[in-house]
Amino acid sequence: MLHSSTTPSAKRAAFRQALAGTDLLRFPGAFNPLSGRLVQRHGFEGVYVSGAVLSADLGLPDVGLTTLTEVAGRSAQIARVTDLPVLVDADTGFGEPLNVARTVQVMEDAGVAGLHVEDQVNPKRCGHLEGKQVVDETTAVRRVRAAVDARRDPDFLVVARTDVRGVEGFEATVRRAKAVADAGADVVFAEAMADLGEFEAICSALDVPVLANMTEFGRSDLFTHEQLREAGVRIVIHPVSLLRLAMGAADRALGGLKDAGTLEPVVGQMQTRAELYDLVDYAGYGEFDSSVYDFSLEGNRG
Ligand SMILES: C[C@](O)(C(=O)O)[C@H](CC(=O)O)C(=O)O
Ligand SMILES: [Mg+2]
Repeated sequence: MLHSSTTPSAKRAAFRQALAGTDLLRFPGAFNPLSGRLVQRHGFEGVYVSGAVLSADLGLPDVGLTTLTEVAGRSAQIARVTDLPVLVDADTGFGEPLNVARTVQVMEDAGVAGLHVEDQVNPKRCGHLEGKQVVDETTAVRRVRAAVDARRDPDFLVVARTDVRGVEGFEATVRRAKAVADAGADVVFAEAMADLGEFEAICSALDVPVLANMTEFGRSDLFTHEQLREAGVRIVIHPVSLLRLAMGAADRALGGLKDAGTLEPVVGQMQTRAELYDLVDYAGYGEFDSSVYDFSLEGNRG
């Protein structure tokens, strides 16, 4: 109640331990703290905080407009209400390597378990769109080194994302991935792979775990968890999916409300009051309050 009962360092240690195993860790993206609780309720291994969602939530395109303070603030709100590790999209790290270092420490303070920093040129683009550009290897490596050297909790996970696939092709992606892994990245996020074969090839070419992005309407087909597991992928994110689902439902419902003047036909699709109260542990708050507000306690007697 009130917050997660698991400390940030315990979440990070658990994430590390899970990553040392062999199973696929599934991280759906939460578009707010409440949906983060839903992710936990359904038994996933972690919660992802997407830059695309965060900017969309503010009514902005995902082109590097959000600030470190905004991203860290939202991530902290989400991390606070879940016992799961939270992995955050830190875009290009919010500046030069020194800024990347500060980003890592601010994210540690926000209570998240790890972040990914990418090798795009600022202003960044969605990794599945045309027109993005990547920095050279030296710059990409510096970003990763800065992130790795800045962390105070050795369990804080540094994921290096490479966007090279959509710009220079697969062979160059493997070279970049090896370079950032050598620079100390714990995980490589291989963005916009063309097919399952490429996931398989990059997983076997690297000594570090690989993260796959199953974003809808993107470059990669939506492979199942089983397919990704077999390809050797160790973390999968579904970054924007819950927001797309919620916004799709909201959009259709508003259209219906405008036409019919009532939401009665879609009440069955809504989260009920009871389900919501259960998810926010309404009852637990009541019990807590009555336990501290107890006049029968010795010290409270006049
Ligand atoms: C993973 C991603 O970086 C995100 O911000 O969620 C995006 C997702 C998307 O735009 O669909 C990405 O660049 O892939
Ligand atoms: Mg992003």
